[in-house]
Amino acid sequence: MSGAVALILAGGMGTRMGRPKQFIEILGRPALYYTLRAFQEAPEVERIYAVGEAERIRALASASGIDKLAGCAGPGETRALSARNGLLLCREEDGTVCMIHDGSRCLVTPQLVGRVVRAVEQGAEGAIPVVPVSDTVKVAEDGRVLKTLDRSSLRAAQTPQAFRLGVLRQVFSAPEEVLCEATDDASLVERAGGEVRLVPGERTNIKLTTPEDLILAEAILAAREQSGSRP
Ligand SMILES: Nc1ccn([C@@H]2O[C@H](COP(=O)(O)OP(=O)(O)OP(=O)(O)O)[C@@H](O)[C@H]2O)c(=O)n1
Ligand SMILES: C[C@](O)(CO)[C@H](O)COP(=O)(O)O
Repeated sequence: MSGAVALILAGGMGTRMGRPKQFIEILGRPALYYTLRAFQEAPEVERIYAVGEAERIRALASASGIDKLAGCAGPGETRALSARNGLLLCREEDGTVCMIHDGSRCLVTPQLVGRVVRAVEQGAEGAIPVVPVSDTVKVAEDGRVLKTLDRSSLRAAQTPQAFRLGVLRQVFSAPEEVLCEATDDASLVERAGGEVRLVPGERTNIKLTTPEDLILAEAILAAREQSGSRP
C-alpha cells in the first residue's frame, strides 16, 4: 500500500445544476457514494478526507462501508478555499501523496486513482489526468472569435490531481485572491514553477455540472453494472 491520502471536495452549492450535486441520487445512491467508493477500493489510498456537510458525509460513509474516511472539514467560499480547509485535516508528513478530487466527479475509477498516485511516486511533482480536446476551441470576446487555438496541444484536465503534501501546503499558502483565480489545483503548482505530469484520464470521468450530465452519469453507471463491474 502506498499510504496516499485523498481529499474529496463536496462543499459546493451546485449553482449550475440548480442544487448541490454531491447528494443527488443516481441509481438510488447519492453521487458522493460512488466517488467515495472508488477511493475506498483503490489499494493505494490509506485515508480519505472530505470537505462539505460533515454529519451527512459521515453518515453516508458509515452506512456504505467507507471506513477509510478519517475526517471532514467545513466548506470554504470557493473550491480552492474548500481545498485549503481540507488540507488542514491532513496530519501526514510532507512526503505523503495527496490527491485532490471533485466530489462531483463520481465516475472516477480506482484504476485512475492508481495511475496518478504512481506518477507522483515515480518522481513527478504533480500528476493530473487529462483527455484530448475533441472540439475546436475558439478564444472569444463580445460574441466574436479572436482566434482559434491549436487543438493538438490542448488537453482537458480532470481530477484526481496528485501531489506531495509538502507541495500542496506550500502552494495553498498563497494569498486568497491567487487561490480563488485557480480553477484547478495543478495551476497553483504550475504558477510556483512545479512540473506537472500528464497521465491518461478517462472520458467517462465527467464532472456533474449541469442537469444533462445526470443522464450521462446514470447511463455510464448502468452500463458498468450490466458489464459486471459494480456501478
Ligand atoms: N465552495 C466550494 C465549491 C466547490 N466545491 C467542490 O468542488 C468540486 C468542483 O466544483 P463545482 O463542480 O464547480 O461544484 P459547485 O461549486 O457545487 O457547482 P457550481 O459552480 O455550479 O455552483 C465539487 O465537487 C464541489 O462540491 C467545494 O467543495 N466548495
Ligand atoms: C478541477 C476541475 O474539475 C478540472 O477540470 C475543474 O476546473 C473544476 O471546475 P469547476 O468550475 O469548479 O467545476
